[in-house]
Amino acid sequence: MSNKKKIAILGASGYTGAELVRLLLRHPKVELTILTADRRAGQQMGDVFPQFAPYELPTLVTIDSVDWTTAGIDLVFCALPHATTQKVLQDVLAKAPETKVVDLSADFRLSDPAAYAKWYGHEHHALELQKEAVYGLVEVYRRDIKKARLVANPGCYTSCAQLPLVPLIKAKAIETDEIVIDAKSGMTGAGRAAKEEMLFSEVSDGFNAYGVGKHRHMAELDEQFSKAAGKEVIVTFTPHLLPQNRGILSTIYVRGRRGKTAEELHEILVKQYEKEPFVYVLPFGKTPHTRHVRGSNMTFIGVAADRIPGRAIIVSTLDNLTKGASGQAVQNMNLVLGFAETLGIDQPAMFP
Ligand SMILES: NC(=O)C1=CN([C@@H]2O[C@H](COP(=O)(O)OP(=O)(O)OC[C@H]3O[C@@H](n4cnc5c(N)ncnc54)[C@H](OP(=O)(O)O)[C@@H]3O)[C@@H](O)[C@H]2O)C=CC1
Ligand SMILES: CC(=O)N[C@@H](CCC(=O)OP(=O)(O)O)C(=O)O
Repeated sequence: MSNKKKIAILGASGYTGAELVRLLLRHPKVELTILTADRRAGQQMGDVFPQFAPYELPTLVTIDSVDWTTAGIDLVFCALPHATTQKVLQDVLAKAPETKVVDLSADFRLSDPAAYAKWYGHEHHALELQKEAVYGLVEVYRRDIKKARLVANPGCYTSCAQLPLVPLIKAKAIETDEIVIDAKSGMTGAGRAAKEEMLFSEVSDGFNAYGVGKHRHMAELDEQFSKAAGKEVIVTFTPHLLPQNRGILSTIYVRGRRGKTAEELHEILVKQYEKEPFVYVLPFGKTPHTRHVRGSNMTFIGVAADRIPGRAIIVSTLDNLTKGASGQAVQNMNLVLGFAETLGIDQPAMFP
């Protein structure tokens, strides 16, 4: 009998679900036991994504058709639209309470139910589960994640901004009321479901800002930055949609506190991340390209001086489907199941 851990992926026919399948096919300690879909239920992964046709994988089934009490699943990845996730997880965990969960949606990321209701437009349906959820930015919450039953995997934009900013805020090295995050994402960030504004003819050959002044990721940023600062922090954040598939790149403008120079901010980040496997800080003055991280679980961070004295410009990039979602989810799974943190996700980026 195999002693591999049994894994279910809810939403395997979506972009983040399929990225989980891609990564976990090479993971030596798990087996993909249940893959679910909604419209695609009954089909094979190879029907939905021909890349998977050569591999033996379970048929896509509906979530309701699974007997969660007897399925013996060790860990469930939930790659479903937000709000759907809350209802589904309540049911799955009632039937299989020993099962661990890594949820990729936004449903359990905000610990404040009032903030959730404000930004998502409805009351939270699973407040008890919300209370036990651990926020899954590994580089910040590693110790808590190891003990968690339910991990709330962070958002892609928010991971890209938090990895450079949280250490600087914790070190009180930057002014927290002057942070500007100018972020750009590839289109897979919006998921695979068809939407008119995502047609090639609408997106190609140009790009636009959206959610200006009101994107829901502001709530996640505010909560995490406020925790890091020990006081309320709100930031300027503007996302843009780029005509490319993968990748997020954030250009972040900060002012050093008490005369801290850009070089000193860079030094703080170098020290913070010298032992982290998935964050690389470039030499001072150099900045990364989305291609440096494509398909990998890496975040690349560059710091340069602004010509305005006292200000610095930070450029941070990750792949929204990997470190921004499924790679980070596998990193969380590795911690929750007691594996080496890098198992199955240590491949470098694709090139060119
Ligand atoms: N895309 C990204 O870069 C990131 C996404 N996320 C979050 O991850 C989650 C998944 O995103 P993504 O993979 O992009 O989304 P997709 O739209 O690509 O996939 C959604 C998946 O959920 C299934 N599904 C949809 N509705 C239901 C339902 N009512 N009941 C059961 N299953 C359903 C779909 O099945 P079917 O295909 O059969 O319809 C599909 O498998 C979302 O919460 C998203 O916000 C987080 C970080 C980054
Ligand atoms: C390009 C694009 O549309 N991106 C998505 C963010 C995707 C994401 O990962 O955010 P959640 O996990 O919180 O859904 C958006 O702006 O809503």
